Amino acid sequence: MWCSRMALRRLQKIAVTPLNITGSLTSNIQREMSTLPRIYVTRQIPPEGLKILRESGQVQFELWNSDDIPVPRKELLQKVKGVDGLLCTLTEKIDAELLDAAGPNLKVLSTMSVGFDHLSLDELKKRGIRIGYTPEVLTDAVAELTVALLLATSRRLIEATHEAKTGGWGTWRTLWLCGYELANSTVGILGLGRIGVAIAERLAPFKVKKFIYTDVAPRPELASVINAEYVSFDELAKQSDFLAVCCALTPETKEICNKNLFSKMKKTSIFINTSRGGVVNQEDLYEALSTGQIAGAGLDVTVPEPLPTNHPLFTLKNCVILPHIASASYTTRDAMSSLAANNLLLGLRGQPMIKELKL
Ligand SMILES: O=C(O)C(=O)CO
Repeated sequence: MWCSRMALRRLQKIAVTPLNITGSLTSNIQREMSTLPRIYVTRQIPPEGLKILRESGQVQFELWNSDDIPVPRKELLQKVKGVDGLLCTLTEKIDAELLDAAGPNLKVLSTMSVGFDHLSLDELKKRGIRIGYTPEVLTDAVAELTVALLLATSRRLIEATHEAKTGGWGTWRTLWLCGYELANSTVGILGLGRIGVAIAERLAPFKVKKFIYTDVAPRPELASVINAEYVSFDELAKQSDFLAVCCALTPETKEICNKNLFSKMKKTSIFINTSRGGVVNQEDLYEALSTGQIAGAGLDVTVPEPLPTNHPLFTLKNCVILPHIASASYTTRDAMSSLAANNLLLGLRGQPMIKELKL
């Protein structure tokens, strides 16, 4: 027993460096290894999650050992062959081609994200593959970043620091770098869920006058937490001084923020998106921002990601663009990593996951 635990520990250490997996193992260890479910981790996820996998003694895993470069598709298609479980991030497209490459052993997929637009849900359902994801643990970080982005956009912070650094700062001027304030404003939320509520809770102390929201149907329980009024899509556009997009990207919400929405918004309104770039028609947004149809936009998400540095949106002073960092706090990324690892292990044991996407 002692021997086999030692062997297992050695195995778990070796298994994280893919090239070494079998090279230096004794035949005993190899036999033991072959009985453990095989999983592939598509990214060097934060250490908490890897520790959970390593110390579980439940799986042998291979890892794409980089955080800077996503695993190339060709490599991914090779590596998933025959795995029982897959832990991925939002940069990997999990579609029919990949699931076919993985084959019938694949029973559990765990994504280290709350969004699941990178997953072909129909294909996963068809194959009976269970899905874990990471909602809730990132709500605070995303809400906090959304507020930061909203203020940076509406109070023109990026323009202001640029002016200060590059000699544009002359005498104090009465209307220079004026923006829009939250006090007495109407804040609209497109897609009210946990994150929308958390954003509103953080904005309320800024003396917001009214919260409004729209969704496929009223969500009275959530709305009552922030005293938000349900309105139509058009009313949301017309009334919002600040419009925060919080809906998931689905076929129904794809490019829902387009010229129809922007043309109804106030010239003084600020548009904020921390959900997915795909919910916005970026050509229409460029048009709205460059013609003064709306006052500004703050985007944490774009299509594609990364957004090419020569993209027209980067030429606009009234557009603040962040590189998809809403959940990027150490605490949250560790929590997402742990949750993704635990979801995977529970799924492989045939137990309910902590956060499972029910199809
Ligand atoms: O979890 C997600 O879906 C993200 O976008 C990362 O914050």
